Amino acid sequence: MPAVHATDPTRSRLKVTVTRRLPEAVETRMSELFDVSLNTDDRKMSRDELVAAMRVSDVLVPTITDQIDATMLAQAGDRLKLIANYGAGVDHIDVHSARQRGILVSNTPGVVTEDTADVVMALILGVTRRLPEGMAEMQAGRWHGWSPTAHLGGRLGGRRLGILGMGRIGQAVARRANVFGMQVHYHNRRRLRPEVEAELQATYWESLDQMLARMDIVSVNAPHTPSTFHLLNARRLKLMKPSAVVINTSRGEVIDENALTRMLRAGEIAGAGLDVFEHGHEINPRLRELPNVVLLPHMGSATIEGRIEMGEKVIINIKTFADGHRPPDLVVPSML
Ligand SMILES: O=CC(=O)O
Repeated sequence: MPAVHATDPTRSRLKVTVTRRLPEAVETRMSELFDVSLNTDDRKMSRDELVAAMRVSDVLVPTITDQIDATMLAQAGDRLKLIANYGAGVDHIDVHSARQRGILVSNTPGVVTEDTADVVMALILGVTRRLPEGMAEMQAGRWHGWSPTAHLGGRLGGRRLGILGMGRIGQAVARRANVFGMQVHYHNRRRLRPEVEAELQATYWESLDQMLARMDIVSVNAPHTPSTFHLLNARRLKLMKPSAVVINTSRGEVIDENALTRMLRAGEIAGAGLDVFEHGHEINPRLRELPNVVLLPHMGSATIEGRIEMGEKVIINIKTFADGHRPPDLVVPSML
């Protein structure tokens, strides 16, 4: 672990560059504490602008929309000491290269858990109860009254939910699914402790393939790392029942989006609820044409409360670092 860098005594306040607009309360507090450079027009910074910002900052506060790779870190000079990411996922940052250069990386876990799990349930309900179809009908003025045979979806109670990645968010999804009367199953690198498994009423599957073949709904809650890239590839998606539904609120790269799209079009998978996409906001256009797919613009953690708490976490990470200690949410490569 590289030596933690305390505030340079020759500089009174840390120079902190924030790459996107953050909630006003967060920006105000940061301005009180640090010599902060804000991105008031919220324009996404180019690669060159990010490198230039890193060269003149002690701390960079990026978001998922900023790719920070090894080449950029090599060009960043030696002033930058901390990348305090505003967000839980850090797959847009080359954490290994940062570490090799003695640059710490922190994130904002925990505060996005409940909000993201809420959106998992919203997507499950949206797909299985066909809510967007109903809403579109209302908005278009096409509803002509109640009918016993219209708008029929499937009942959630009793359905088998397979959670892929049983970290904080996966566990929050499990709690909600229990309340909805679903049967909770999970696959994870490590099995949960027996008491946690019992509390979540969750059945562990060591084999992901075997779990996939038996689930009615699969929710992806594993982070994107080299070992989870395309974890749901064409071969694994084919193991799923044609009546099954896939939900993803984690990172698009965990699913082979083209394979999923092909299978949804062919009716080999019944539906999908997606908040994240393999190529950021460039979505496979064919996904948009499908009635059995609910798409959201990466809203999993988008609550006012959550965004403020994310900012508070960033501030605590920077302040703790400035005081000469490890940021509480330090990300080390072995965690990935
Ligand atoms: O996707 C959101 C996050 O990583 O916090």
